[in-house]
Amino acid sequence: MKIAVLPGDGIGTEIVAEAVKVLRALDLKLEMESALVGGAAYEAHGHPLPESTLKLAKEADAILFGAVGDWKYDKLDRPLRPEQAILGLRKHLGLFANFRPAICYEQLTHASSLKPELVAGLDILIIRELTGDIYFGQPRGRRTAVDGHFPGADEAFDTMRYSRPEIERIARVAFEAARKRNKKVTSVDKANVLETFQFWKDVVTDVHKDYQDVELEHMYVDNAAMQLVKKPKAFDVIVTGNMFGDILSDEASMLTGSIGMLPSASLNSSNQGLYEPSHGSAPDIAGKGVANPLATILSAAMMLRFSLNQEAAAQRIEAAVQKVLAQGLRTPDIYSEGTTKVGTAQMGDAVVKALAA
Ligand SMILES: NC(=O)C1=CN([C@@H]2O[C@H](COP(=O)(O)OP(=O)(O)OC[C@H]3O[C@@H](n4cnc5c(N)ncnc54)[C@H](O)[C@@H]3O)[C@@H](O)[C@H]2O)C=CC1
Ligand SMILES: CC(C)CC(=O)C(=O)O
Ligand SMILES: [Mg+2]
Repeated sequence: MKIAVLPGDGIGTEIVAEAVKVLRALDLKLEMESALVGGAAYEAHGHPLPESTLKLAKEADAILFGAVGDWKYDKLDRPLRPEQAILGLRKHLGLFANFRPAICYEQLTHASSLKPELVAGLDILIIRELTGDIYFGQPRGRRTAVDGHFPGADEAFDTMRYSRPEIERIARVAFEAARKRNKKVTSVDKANVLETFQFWKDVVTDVHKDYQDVELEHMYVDNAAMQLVKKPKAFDVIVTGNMFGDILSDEASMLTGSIGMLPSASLNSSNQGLYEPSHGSAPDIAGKGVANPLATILSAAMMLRFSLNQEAAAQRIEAAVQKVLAQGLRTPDIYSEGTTKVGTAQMGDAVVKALAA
């Protein structure tokens, strides 16, 4: 089983090191090969996603990814910016289905941004379409406005678009996932304003005809953002587009205690996957040894489950994470009074120790 390890920038290198430590502690024949990506690759090779990194990713059974980006690259032309590396990997590998489970562990109900009773037992799954929408739509660019409020002024534009097959395949992923859970899908859109999302709603409704055992509700994204903090446990599976899913999953992370707790899996139609925490490179805390590695460690568990057919090993990691939380170990982002504050490496070491016990 070959894993491409792409740590990236900022805390990416720190958190991936801990996930690799955990993977190495399992009795599995895992071949891991690392490569530069993002700002680190730009510095070394002049491109955020060098051909050699893309080749390694394509040939691997799975990819473990950290995060990319830094404010110092903000002035680079867009194609050279570190974030293009993760967007490029998603596009080149066809990783259209992004699973972001928001689970509030029993030990972290007090770390959540909401009252403990609102998040106790929370287990929702956000399924975000990952290769379409306004993040990839063409054309995009800058031009002189010909209409609008200020004709003749400089303007910028992006294109929001989805094709029927793109919506159909992500809707099927969501209905199939709901069948294995609590049989409810909330499709989040902005159909009252956007043609793209009226189409989204129509196509999801069509696909639902094949899944009559699953309840389907439609919700506008603004209401969904509000319901997530009002009554999050009313959701089971949320399916939505690329941009709404990006935003709602960061919001949902705070129900679990921290963005440092939210893992993700991005799968293509052959179940090859890229596994990464849902957060970014966190330049504000990079190099300080305080980043929470659990989202990345839990992403490694998802990798074992979805791409490497190692369910038992995935469950071992998840149990070890719960054990360290029960021991009271906390990185600063999930710290609360009466618990023990630890750094990134100490947290990784504790998970390894809990695996052995
Ligand atoms: N998949 C990727 O590689 C992503 C890359 N980015 C990039 O990351 C850079 C920073 O973006 P931000 O908007 O600041 O988002 P971010 O997710 O990196 O950080 C947001 C906040 O969450 C905190 N945080 C994030 N991960 C954490 C962890 N594991 N433990 C503790 N605290 C954590 C950070 O310290 C920061 O205060 C930008 O260049 C952005 O484009 C952002 C999101 C995803
Ligand atoms: C480069 C961004 C689209 C990454 C991001 O924010 C995400 O995937 O959550
Ligand atoms: Mg995001």
